[in-house]
Amino acid sequence: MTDAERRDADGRPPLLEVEGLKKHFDQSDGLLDRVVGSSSSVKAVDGVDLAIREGETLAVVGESGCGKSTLGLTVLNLHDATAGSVRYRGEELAGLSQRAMRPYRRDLQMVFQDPLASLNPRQTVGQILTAPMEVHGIGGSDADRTERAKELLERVGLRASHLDRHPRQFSGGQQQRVGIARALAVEPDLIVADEPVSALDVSVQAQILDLLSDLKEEFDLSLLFITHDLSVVRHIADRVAVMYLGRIVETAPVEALFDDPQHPYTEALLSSVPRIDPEARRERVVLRGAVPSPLDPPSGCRFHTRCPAIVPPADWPGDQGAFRRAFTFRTRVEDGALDPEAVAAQLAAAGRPTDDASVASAVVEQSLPGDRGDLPEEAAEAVEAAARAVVAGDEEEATRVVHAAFPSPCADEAPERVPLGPDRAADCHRVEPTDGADAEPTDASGVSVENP
Ligand SMILES: Nc1ncnc2c1ncn2[C@@H]1O[C@H](COP(=O)(O)OP(=O)(O)OP(=O)(O)O)[C@@H](O)[C@H]1O
Repeated sequence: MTDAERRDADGRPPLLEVEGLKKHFDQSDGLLDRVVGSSSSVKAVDGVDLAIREGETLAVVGESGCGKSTLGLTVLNLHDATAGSVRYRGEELAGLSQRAMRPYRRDLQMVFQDPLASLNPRQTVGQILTAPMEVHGIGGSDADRTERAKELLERVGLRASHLDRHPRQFSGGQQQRVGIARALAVEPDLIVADEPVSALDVSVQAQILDLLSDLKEEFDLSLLFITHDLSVVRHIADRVAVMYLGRIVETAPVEALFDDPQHPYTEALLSSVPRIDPEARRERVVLRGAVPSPLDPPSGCRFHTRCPAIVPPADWPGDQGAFRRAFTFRTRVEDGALDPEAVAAQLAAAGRPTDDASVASAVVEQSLPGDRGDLPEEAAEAVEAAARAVVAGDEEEATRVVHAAFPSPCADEAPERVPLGPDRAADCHRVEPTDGADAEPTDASGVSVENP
């Protein structure tokens, strides 16, 4: 795609454009890694594409630990990117030194989850608001800046007389209002708000979200709104990017995402959002297992180890749930998570037989979710064969058996980004391009290039 194609109807590039962004944290403990020739790194952000238009709010949503904060900090060049590009008004920011970033700091501000931790407790609110103005040459005199600080306080719902107070003298919601006023003090174009309401009481959350929405309109701001909580997104976002283990798996306009989620991970997140309308209630999708480690993310689609909709082979004779259970067993075998010695010890302690066949059958009982009888016969036999191999100490054979019996494209190939119409895309083997989606192509970041 050419640069010209990315531009909106007025010929402007997106305000912010992120491509192939990676942030890996090196965890190598030196000597050991050199000896075994490995290097370990936490792949917190691992190839993210996204774009934010002028005046737009893009919410990035995902479970704790999926890399949202790291993404926000890397976009603002507060972490050095490991790879990829961050363009602000077409200018490359990734790789700039802190000195070279200075001219952009005024335009790109951040609001943090914990307002108190991000406000200097020794400064008065007046100092907190006027210091960044002074750094960026805003206001002709101290008196101008103080006047502006008073106006800002009133604009965020506090009083001008609060100027002499210290952060600790405010409630949590009021502290967040100060944090927002500080971000606004330098007249930014874009605010990255990282979980700005999750530390607040629910009633206060709504007030702060309303305030952010109003300010966005009034100051023509763009917002990158980071949250683990989809229920707050509907009130504030224009578009949503759903993040899982360092990658964006679905992007969509907010209503489309809530009405018709395409990625199984989005469906699972949405199913836990409370809905008032009983007709519209979704079946609760319970995601089993913890989020895998970003030190060693799963192959293929990163969500496949937990995905309820993991794609079975074409000749799979059972139902979807049975394949999910069989595949979980496969993952446990491949991860070396079956422990026949511990199982034998449990059997012995219970006074039960500990011959190999008994241990293998107890291993199956403990490691296969659901009942053996719920699986098609051939699959159940493969599970038993793998358990016997594990008990015989032949993990390689066990892995070969489960791999052959329970193959899935989701484990083998990373899904391509599938365009689904204006501003919509999902990365999932199950998702088919919708009719006409090709006529409304999205770029890698999920932004329609023809219908901005
Ligand atoms: N400075 C760091 N050094 C090493 N690992 C880090 C660092 N910062 C984050 N990580 C790791 O990167 C991964 C992503 O963390 P991040 O805080 O970005 O996720 P998150 O989605 O914002 O989660 P949360 O909402 O809990 O903060 C985690 O595994 C985390 O432990």
